[in-house]
Amino acid sequence: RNASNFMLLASKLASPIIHLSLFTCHSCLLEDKAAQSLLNKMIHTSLVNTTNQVEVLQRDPNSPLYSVKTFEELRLKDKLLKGVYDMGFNRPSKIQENALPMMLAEPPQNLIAQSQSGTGKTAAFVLAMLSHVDPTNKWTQCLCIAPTYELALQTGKVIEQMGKFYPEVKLAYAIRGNKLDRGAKLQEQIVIGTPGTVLDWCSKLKIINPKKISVFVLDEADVMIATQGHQDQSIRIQRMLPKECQMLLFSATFEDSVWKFAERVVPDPNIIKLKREEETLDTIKQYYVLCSDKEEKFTALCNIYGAITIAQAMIFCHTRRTAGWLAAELTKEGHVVALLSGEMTVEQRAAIIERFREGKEKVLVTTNVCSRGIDVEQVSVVINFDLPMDKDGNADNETYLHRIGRTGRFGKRGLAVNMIDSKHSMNILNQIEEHFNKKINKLDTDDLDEIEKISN
Ligand SMILES: Nc1ncnc2c1ncn2[C@@H]1O[C@H](COP(=O)(O)OP(=O)(O)OP(=O)(O)O)[C@@H](O)[C@H]1O
Repeated sequence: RNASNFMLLASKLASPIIHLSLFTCHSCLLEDKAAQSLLNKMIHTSLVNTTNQVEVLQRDPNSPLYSVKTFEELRLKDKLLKGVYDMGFNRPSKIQENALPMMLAEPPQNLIAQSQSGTGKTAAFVLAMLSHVDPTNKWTQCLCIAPTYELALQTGKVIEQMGKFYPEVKLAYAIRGNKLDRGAKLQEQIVIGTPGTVLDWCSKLKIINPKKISVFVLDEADVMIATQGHQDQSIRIQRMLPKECQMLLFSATFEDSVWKFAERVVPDPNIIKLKREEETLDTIKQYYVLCSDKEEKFTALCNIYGAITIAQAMIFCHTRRTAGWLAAELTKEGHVVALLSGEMTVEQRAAIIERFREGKEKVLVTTNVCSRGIDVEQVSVVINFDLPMDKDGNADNETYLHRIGRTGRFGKRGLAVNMIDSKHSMNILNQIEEHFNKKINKLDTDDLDEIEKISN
């Protein structure tokens, strides 16, 4: 079987709408994390910039620290450099400045790298894999594992795109549905896949010889470890690889569990970390409105819309049902509304967020579960139609901050309005005030003059 068969199969597998309507499933952590991750990937069509500095911990602290400011400095093959520029990259991202020289060094160095979604990790390791392969050798040399089928396809696309001018290098997808015969020898130099299938191909079916692997990439480690099975499979794959194989691990977050796992699969690592920018409430004006029920909340919302000009607003509801109801009511009032709803697929969600970002809709109504982890920075008005709370009914401060907070760089002034319709929600509001040590003022939405004032 040749590579084009694999490509064909992969694109066939990819064509039906990706079914990951997972945000409703609170118990399946992996799927929730994987869906978030996929959404972020689809939404980040350009680099997420941060002003934070990269932290680098070298295995050998005495060796000089290399960093590059241009892709030329990396002495990449012309075909690869062409691919990089063709993707519109002008210069390495912050994380790439340090990660690329480390990954391309001779002898190869192991690396653990952590930075938030959209900072250029995928592009970095794809470039490293493409640089390392020898296309004259017709066997698998680079192995990359991702936590889900969809994430594997997404990374595969980046490999195909970056390797566009380097057609001698072939790629195979080790994902469910891609059935191969036992003992068939894979000729593709790069394999991207999920842990179960990759493990099968290496051990049971023996179509990849793990001893010939020189680069092993473990992507989205934080998502990977959310399933015990994946963690074990990844470790089993890693154990089959030769000692001198370069091991690379990437993660968007770095809690203890990720770190422990990383240390097990990446011996003697260099470590690169890029801190996420902190959000603050300093530039946000916060108010609350007292109402008796959801109809009154809706009236208050309409009054606010009547009094001030709102470029774009995000409105958060607690349940999918309220979100649906509110979107319908707003539409009746003539607003152009986008609704993110729990039963949508990840692709549908990504398309809606994308349209909203482009300004095609002015109001986005969503539940928190739907929009968790997604940044829509340009929104100046956030309405908490329902306040964020955890499963015990206490204030969810972290979510509150994420909804309305701004990073220093996007320090634009914003407005947040919290709708209160019960003792319980007032209680949550008080907890939030206390937590952030910031007073939230009352707003009388029947008084148009007062509303007008808040927009100044
Ligand atoms: N050096 C660069 N210059 C310009 N754009 C870049 C550069 N590196 C990556 N990008 C683009 O920025 C976006 C995010 O990059 P990438 O997917 O590699 O980030 P990531 O950290 O792996 O995030 P995720 O885990 O969400 O995929 C992509 O659209 C990618 O094409």
